[in-house]
Amino acid sequence: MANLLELRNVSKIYTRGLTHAHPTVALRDMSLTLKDDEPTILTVAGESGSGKTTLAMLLLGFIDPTMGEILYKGRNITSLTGAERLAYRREVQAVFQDPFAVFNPFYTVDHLLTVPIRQFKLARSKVQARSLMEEALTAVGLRPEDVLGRFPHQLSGGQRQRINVARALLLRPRLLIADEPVSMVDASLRANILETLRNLQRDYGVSIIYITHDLTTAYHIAKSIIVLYRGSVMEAGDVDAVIKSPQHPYTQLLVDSIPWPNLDQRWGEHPIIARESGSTGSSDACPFMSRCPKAMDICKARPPLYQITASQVAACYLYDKQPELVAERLSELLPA
Ligand SMILES: Nc1ncnc2c1ncn2[C@@H]1O[C@H](COP(=O)(O)OP(=O)(O)OP(=O)(O)O)[C@@H](O)[C@H]1O
Repeated sequence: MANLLELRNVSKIYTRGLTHAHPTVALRDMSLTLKDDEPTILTVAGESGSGKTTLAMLLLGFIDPTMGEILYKGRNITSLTGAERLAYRREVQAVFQDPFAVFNPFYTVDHLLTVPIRQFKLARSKVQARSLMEEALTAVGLRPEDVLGRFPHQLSGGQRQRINVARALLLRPRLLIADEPVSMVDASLRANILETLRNLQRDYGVSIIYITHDLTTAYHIAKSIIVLYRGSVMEAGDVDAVIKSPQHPYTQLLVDSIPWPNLDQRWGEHPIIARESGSTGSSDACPFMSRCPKAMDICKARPPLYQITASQVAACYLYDKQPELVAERLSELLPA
């Protein structure tokens, strides 16, 4: 069986002007494989300028590789036939960083969701279209009655981003390219959106390429990881192994720079200290959560993903010396 996606020695070099002066190697000799029968979440992590967005653009067919091949279900995406291209456009969807950019302020959410239904002829009647929209919204944790009929400015950033995911889901994608999907969303909503992505992979068999500069979220969501630095793959493998014992000095640097604040230091007085090596970001390792046994219990009953939010909430309230509010706020924020 052909792989779902395969990159074979893909490079992208940008040049300027007719003379092709000042070439920038945005991606160098990258190879990766996603199997067709094993939906997975792969993180591509790296600092600014490492080539992450270039990779997303290549995968979506917006730009062509300078060298190498991108194969989708065994077919080179630069030479798809009309019908194959249509299927590719439907099966490979994207969610971008900015949940505001996709929305036209003059149209309601219904319009945003109706367009792909019409474009790809997904429904035969208005009733069927409505039911598809409701199903997709429910799948991403939104109540259709809360969002349908509303304009973008009447929604939160987190709701907007989930609507973007619902829009992609309508098309029953096989692959979702999520380029920094939570970096512009409020910290307390990040875990919800990441959890939504994880449900897509688990319940709908969607493979996800999760592009981020944030190793903390990568650790919680992905099965495997590729670390990029200036367009080259520095390290790749199982996310647990790479983050717990990074082999390459650059990955080590990224892991060490995950901010892990120290309760005894106030913001601004001292630099934030790096996380102890070997700790995994769980509530046990978080100095905030360990000061709040009640909050820790609430957190432990939830999926590990919520511990990122919990730690951030705990940090906020403890710095204001209001430990009693931590557990209260967490029970409101984290779904049961
Ligand atoms: N259209 C372009 N023309 C020329 N150079 C480009 C172009 N797009 C990106 N680059 C360069 O390619 C390199 C990789 O850029 P890319 O946007 O892929 O990185 P990134 O990891 O997504 O960064 P960020 O996280 O800041 O978005 C950078 O050096 C960038 O300046």
